[in-house]
Amino acid sequence: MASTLLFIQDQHSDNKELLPYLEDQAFKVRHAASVAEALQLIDDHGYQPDAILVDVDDLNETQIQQLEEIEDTLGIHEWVFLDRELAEDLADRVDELSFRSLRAPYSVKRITVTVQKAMRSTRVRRRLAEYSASSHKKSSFESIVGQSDVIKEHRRVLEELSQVPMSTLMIHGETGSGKGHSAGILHSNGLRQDFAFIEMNCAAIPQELVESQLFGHEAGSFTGAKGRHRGLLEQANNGTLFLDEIGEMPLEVQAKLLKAIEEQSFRRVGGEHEISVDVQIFAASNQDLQQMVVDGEFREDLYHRLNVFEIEVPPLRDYKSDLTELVPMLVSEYSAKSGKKVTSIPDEAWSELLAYNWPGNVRELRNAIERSVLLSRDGELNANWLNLNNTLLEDQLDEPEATSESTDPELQIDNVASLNVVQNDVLTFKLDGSMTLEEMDRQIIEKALQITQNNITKAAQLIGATRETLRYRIQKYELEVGAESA
Ligand SMILES: Nc1ncnc2c1ncn2[C@@H]1O[C@H](COP(=O)(O)OP(=O)(O)OP(=O)(O)O)[C@@H](O)[C@H]1O
Repeated sequence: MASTLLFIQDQHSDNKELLPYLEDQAFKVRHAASVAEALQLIDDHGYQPDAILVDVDDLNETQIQQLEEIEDTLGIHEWVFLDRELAEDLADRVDELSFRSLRAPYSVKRITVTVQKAMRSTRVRRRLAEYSASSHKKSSFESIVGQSDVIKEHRRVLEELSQVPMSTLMIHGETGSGKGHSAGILHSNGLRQDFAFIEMNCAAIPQELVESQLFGHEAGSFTGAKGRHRGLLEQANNGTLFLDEIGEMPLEVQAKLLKAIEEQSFRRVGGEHEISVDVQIFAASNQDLQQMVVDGEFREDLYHRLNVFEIEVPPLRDYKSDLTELVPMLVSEYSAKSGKKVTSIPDEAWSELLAYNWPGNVRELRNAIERSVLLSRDGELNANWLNLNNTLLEDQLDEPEATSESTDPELQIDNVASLNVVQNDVLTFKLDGSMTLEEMDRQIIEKALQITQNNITKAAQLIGATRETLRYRIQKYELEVGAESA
């Protein structure tokens, strides 16, 4: 992406050779013949330069106010002024804005070098802002850890796509599988990495506000629209807009989005001017958009437009062997955050982690590890707080086709078979003092054995205990386990 320079030069300037010289450089120049024209370009047409060069004689109060307005609207970019004599208070305000002020006599070469430095400074400041806004997201390809074929292939596809100048990309995948994470990696390593990465979750915004969030609005264009607002499409200019949960976008906004993608321009809500943008759109959904198209809930034309490139983020259950890398990484991350210094992961934790089917994918894993690290003692991950069996029972009832793939064959568990039994066979206790804790314990173990047809490994996983603990309690409660016990 070429950097862009807004060059404000009025007719009184003596440096007429400057514009053609700048236009020959390796950046895009837009000329404004007055400060008012520059303000209009930015306010009405959403123009977002990386640097602004000002060559205007005798800046007056109104012009300086307009420059300050531009600064408020744009946020991150740098100014270069060709210095003129100004009254002290006005000079102070120009100093506040300046990245550099250059004094006469000017050399075109020096001006160009300064402009290039200003652009570089803008790029760096943008990156830092992006990094601190999402510092939890590491955005290198290596942040997708793992050596399984599934994960290697996913990394390879991302690396390949990051170098393709695509205008749209559809990211499919289950909830929490890392669609946002993959989108961030693609942007941060892609051709638009020096520009903004803006995220919009269509499900998190009230339906009636989706349009104005996306396209912006003019003051008073609808009840509650107080001032003028630059939409996310405009804010993402030259960069990437990531539309998460796009299946939740209202149909009429879908139509306007399609038009904006095709024409690379749009109008703010209540606006009269067309605003040109050059934005790469990533869209993600964990819904079946194809089915939504059939049901008339998603526009077919937009679906095809977004699907020019598509990727599928794999579910965690397809690369469970990589838990051996993912878990230590997350444990050390949360140890560092909490100051807990967890240095070992007990076998019983591994048994649970590997046997589980992970319907909530990496997000669920993160949450389980965070909980267990925070409640760990003596430097050991607290396996009791993984709480996987309980969530497994609730979450996986809807997933009859799910398969389990453990690296340790002994730990494999046929979750689905056992779940169907649990669904019809819920265990409830009345907490009225009529049962002792020991009696409840005995009944839980009996139930787990019944569900797993006396398979001790599977029963131990269901109750989050080790096989040794379970065997000890079976003896203690004098429970009968048949020939099938493991
Ligand atoms: N490979 C990975 N390594 C480490 N953390 C990851 C990885 N993939 C995803 N995560 C983390 O898991 C969590 C969920 O990821 P993300 O938000 O990208 O999922 P998603 O598929 O976009 O979720 P949703 O369907 O809810 O939009 C985030 O905290 C993210 O940082």
